[in-house]
Order: sequence, then C-alpha cells, then structure tokens
Amino acid sequence: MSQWSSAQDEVIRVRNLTKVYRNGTQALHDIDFSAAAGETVVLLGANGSGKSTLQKCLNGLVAATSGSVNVLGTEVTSANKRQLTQVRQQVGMVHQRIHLVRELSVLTNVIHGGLGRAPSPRNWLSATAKKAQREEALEALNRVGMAHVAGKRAEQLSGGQQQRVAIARMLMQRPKIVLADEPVAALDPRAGRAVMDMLWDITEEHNLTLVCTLHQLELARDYGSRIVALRAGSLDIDAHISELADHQLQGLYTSEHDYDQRSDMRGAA
Ligand SMILES: Nc1ncnc2c1ncn2[C@@H]1O[C@H](COP(=O)(O)OP(=O)(O)OP(=O)(O)O)[C@@H](O)[C@H]1O
Repeated sequence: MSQWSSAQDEVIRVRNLTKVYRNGTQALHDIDFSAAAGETVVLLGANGSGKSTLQKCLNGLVAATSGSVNVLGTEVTSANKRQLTQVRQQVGMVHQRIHLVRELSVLTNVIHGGLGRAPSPRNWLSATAKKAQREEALEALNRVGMAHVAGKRAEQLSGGQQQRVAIARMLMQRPKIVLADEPVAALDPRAGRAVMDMLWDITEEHNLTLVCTLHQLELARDYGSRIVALRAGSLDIDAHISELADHQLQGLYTSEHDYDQRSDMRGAA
C-alpha cells in the first residue's frame, strides 16, 4: 500500500505494472503506484521515461503486459468493453495538443464533452435536448473564464484560451479522475500558469484526483505536493516535494540517458 493513501480511499491502484510494446520497447517496469480521491500527483521524468504510457495504462488506452491496474474499483487490465467505457467516462483527459473541433463553436465543443455520459448521444446533440446541456456547458465555460467566447469558432482562440475550453469540456464529462499530459507545454509562461492555477483550483473544488505530467520543474515545485518520477520505465521517486532537493529533481533529466538504459533493459527482457 502507498504511504499516501489507505486502501479504502484509493481510486488508482497500480501493482507490478509492466509494459513492453510490440516492437520490444520496455516502457514500464514493475511500477507500483496509488492515488487517493482528491489527491494531486505530479508525474516527472525525462522524455521516454514512460509517463504517457503509465497514464494510458490507467484508462486502458494502452494494455498492460503484466501487473494490475485498478481504477475506481475496476480492474482495467481484465475489464470488458462496457466496464472500460465506464472507467473512461470517469477519467477526464487534458493534453498538450488540444483536440477541439476547430470549425465548431466553443459552446458545441464543450457540450460534446458530456457525450460519454449521455444515454443517447443523438438526443444529447439534438436541438430540443440542448437546453440543459447548453446551460451546463455555459457554466463550465464561465468557470474557466471563457463564457464570453462561447459563440466563436474554436479555431479563433489562442492556445491558452483553447486549453481553458478543453478544461471546460473535460468538466462537462463530470470525471472523478483527471489525467493531464503536459497540459501547458505549448503555452507561454503566463498563459501556462493561468491554466495550471485553473486546473488545480477546479480539481480541488470537485475533489478530483489529478495526475499531471510536467516538464517544468519550477511548476512542479509550485503546484506539486506529491511527486512521482519515472526513470527509464521504473519508479524512481515517490515523495512529497518538500522532501526533495533540487539536485534530485534535476538528476531526473541530467544523469544517465533514458534510452541507453532502456536498451539495456530490452536486452535483459
Ligand atoms: N506505441 C508505441 N510503440 C512502441 N514504443 C512506444 C510506443 N509508445 C511509446 N513508446 C516508447 O515507450 C517509451 C516510453 O514512452 P512514453 O511516451 O510513455 O514516455 P514519456 O515519458 O511520456 O515521454 P515524453 O516525455 O517524451 O512524452 C519510449 O521509449 C517510447 O519510444
């Protein structure tokens, strides 16, 4: 069990997770990791250390090679299609590359965020059924300070504005867990901080579990309480930020080269 959570309140529980891609790349090796409801975890590690693979294993976008991945009480590694859909409905995602439908309005993009929980997606999008969804979407846009651009086409917004809209769309999903993969990597420092502030506040307000990959150590220091770091596919650090010296964090990026290590691991697999 993790030092961070009791078994009762864990919403993510990963045990002995290993992922070897078909081409032989060992992306994850024997990872143990848990997170509790409402907890914020910053995921660090050099390029190729396995952060995205770990996030994708959590919602079954990538199938584990071995080990156990339990999310919100469902064993993702053995889940059937229906169970997997249910898990994915409760796991919101925020990406570095913002996937809004460029030619649709901001409001419609946000309404689409709720499709996963609609009993009938067609009704969800029909003109008559839209009032409640419109109101909820406007509320979500209001929360991220973007209600004033609801009628604009998504492609007319700046990157920072688009990321806020993507967060509103994710809110529309009413998730319990948020996986954010370098959510501010494409934004300038000021816009990046504004988005981070928003993401942090929103996950706290809704008691969401946030697993957020970052590459900027200063952001990790400012926003992360718990740091989980991967090195060449293995868990290297799981500690409170206050317990970590700068050189430990910098060492994640400056010591041995990840890819070299992975070649060694591949040879041993
Ligand atoms: N679909 C795939 N097929 C084969 N290898 C893959 C695949 N996806 C990722 N990898 C490899 O798995 C390893 C881990 O990749 P992953 O994207 O999880 O790392 P990361 O820490 O998220 O990297 P980055 O910081 O660059 O996003 C890398 O060596 C990568 O090349």
